[in-house]
Amino acid sequence: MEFDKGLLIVLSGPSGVGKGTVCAALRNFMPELVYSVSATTRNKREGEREGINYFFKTKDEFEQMIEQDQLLEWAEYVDNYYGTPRGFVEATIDQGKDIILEIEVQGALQVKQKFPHGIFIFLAPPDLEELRNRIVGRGTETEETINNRMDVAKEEIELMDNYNYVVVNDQVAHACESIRAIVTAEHLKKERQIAKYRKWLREV
Ligand SMILES: Nc1nc2c(ncn2[C@@H]2O[C@H](COP(=O)(O)OP(=O)(O)O)[C@@H](O)[C@H]2O)c(=O)[nH]1
Ligand SMILES: Nc1ncnc2c1ncn2[C@@H]1O[C@H](COP(=O)(O)OP(=O)(O)O)[C@@H](O)[C@H]1O
Repeated sequence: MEFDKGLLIVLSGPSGVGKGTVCAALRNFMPELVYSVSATTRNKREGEREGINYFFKTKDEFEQMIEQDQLLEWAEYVDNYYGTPRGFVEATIDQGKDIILEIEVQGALQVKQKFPHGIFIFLAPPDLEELRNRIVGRGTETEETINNRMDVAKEEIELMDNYNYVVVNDQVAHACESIRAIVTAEHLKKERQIAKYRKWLREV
């Protein structure tokens, strides 16, 4: 634990659980957090902006970023690459600011290897039926890919033990409140550790 650094918070969970939705709501709910912007090779959707939603890259550019070790983690997801630019994350926490990454499960496990003291939050569906409803409701998938997503989701839910916290996304506002409570609790924990360490320094 490095006392003067910010917290690195990872929000992850199965596809369709509502990571993107909760993270978008958190931007208003917790404007004090810094939001990591990922690089991706997927096409820009209508309304998305370079450097705001994603850094849009070609496959070659992305592979160059991997080779040059510019990514803290990366994963291939539905035939596209997604990754977290390392420099921005490191600079933010070095400045003592808290940063949040909204990423899928394979990437979260890579971050855990590199930052074991990060705060890992697993966003869970209220139940599997509701997860299926959300994936279907989003209307972006065929019946076959929905079944694939559900199989992958079941495997991902098994990986919940790697996380510090599980937040059930029943309602977006509840999930945001839980995440804020987690961040507040982690700050208090850190302050108590700092106070204890300072006291110990005075006594030795
Ligand atoms: N590993 C990893 N996953 C990411 C990153 N950025 C976004 N993702 C995940 O990629 C998946 C697809 O994101 P996106 O294409 O925006 O679609 P949508 O969130 O499903 O609408 C989501 O599960 C995101 O959490 C990243 O930098 N690294
Ligand atoms: N708490 C919630 N209650 C009901 N629907 C939700 C909730 N959170 C997200 N959704 C819906 O579920 C679908 C998947 O959400 P999305 O944010 O795209 O998931 P992810 O980023 O995890 O793949 C979207 O249609 C979204 O509107």
